[in-house]
Amino acid sequence: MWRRVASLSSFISSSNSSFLAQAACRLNIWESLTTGIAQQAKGVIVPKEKTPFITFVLGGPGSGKGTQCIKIVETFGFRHLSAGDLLRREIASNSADGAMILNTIKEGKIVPSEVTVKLIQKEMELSENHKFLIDGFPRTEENRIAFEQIIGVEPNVVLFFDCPEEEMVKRVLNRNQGRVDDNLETIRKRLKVFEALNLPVINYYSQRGKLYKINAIGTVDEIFEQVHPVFRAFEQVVG
Ligand SMILES: Nc1ncnc2c1ncn2[C@@H]1O[C@H](COP(=O)(O)OP(=O)(O)O)[C@@H](O)[C@H]1O
Ligand SMILES: Nc1ccn([C@@H]2O[C@H](COP(=O)(O)OP(=O)(O)O)[C@@H](O)[C@H]2O)c(=O)n1
Ligand SMILES: [Mg+2]
Repeated sequence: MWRRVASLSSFISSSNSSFLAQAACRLNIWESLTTGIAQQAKGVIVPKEKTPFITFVLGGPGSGKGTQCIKIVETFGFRHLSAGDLLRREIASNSADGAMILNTIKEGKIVPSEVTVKLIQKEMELSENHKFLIDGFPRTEENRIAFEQIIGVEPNVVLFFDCPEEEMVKRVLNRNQGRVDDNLETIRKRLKVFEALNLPVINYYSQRGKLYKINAIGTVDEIFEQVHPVFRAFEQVVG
């Protein structure tokens, strides 16, 4: 189980593979990523207990995060953890926080970080897979800091699906999943929250050289063509 290897911070910071991936990110040299990392990785001794590889998947509501995560899972075998799905599961299970979460989602606001991080943490600990796609998280600086403090690691990669607002609104209104927040009034609020609270997180990771900005306009396959090389470059490092 992943938890056994994941008393996290000490071995993460000393991990060769994580170091390589993060160094590559910092250098931010696309060509060297797509060709060079695989070469470098040949020299890496991958420990039996694998180092977790964490990708945060960010973007406004309806930008296509969940859709692309399905394709990343199919192609690269990640464990997909959607923060929104975990919160909706809490509502459905009538847990103690359920009513609070439902009201927060209806308002398009952000659930207290500790609640969301604990749900993610539980799933990570139960997972046999060491490669995680954490979708729709962190949505605020508070989310980001809580993850670092509770889980004790930083992401290796941050994907940002960059989509114009009018396209996001159109997609959300056509989503048809019966979600309480997929209506025009709540979408407007969520877009404001995205701009005010999530863009600073995106800028933070951009400054740290971890951000991969994807143009979210086009067909699902066209967008995945931009996503694919990001993971391809890390594939041999990650395992
Ligand atoms: N490239 C795309 N073009 C058009 N519609 C899309 C595209 N990607 C996803 N969708 C649709 O848009 C809606 C929102 O996508 P979703 O993946 O749920 O976004 P997010 O998780 O970012 O909110 C869904 O109905 C999905 O089928
Ligand atoms: N990190 C997170 C993620 C979602 N949420 C809540 O869950 C709602 C739905 O999130 P989601 O990721 O499923 O939404 P989409 O971006 O997929 O449309 C958000 O608008 C927030 O109210 C949160 O509070 N904190
Ligand atoms: Mg989603």
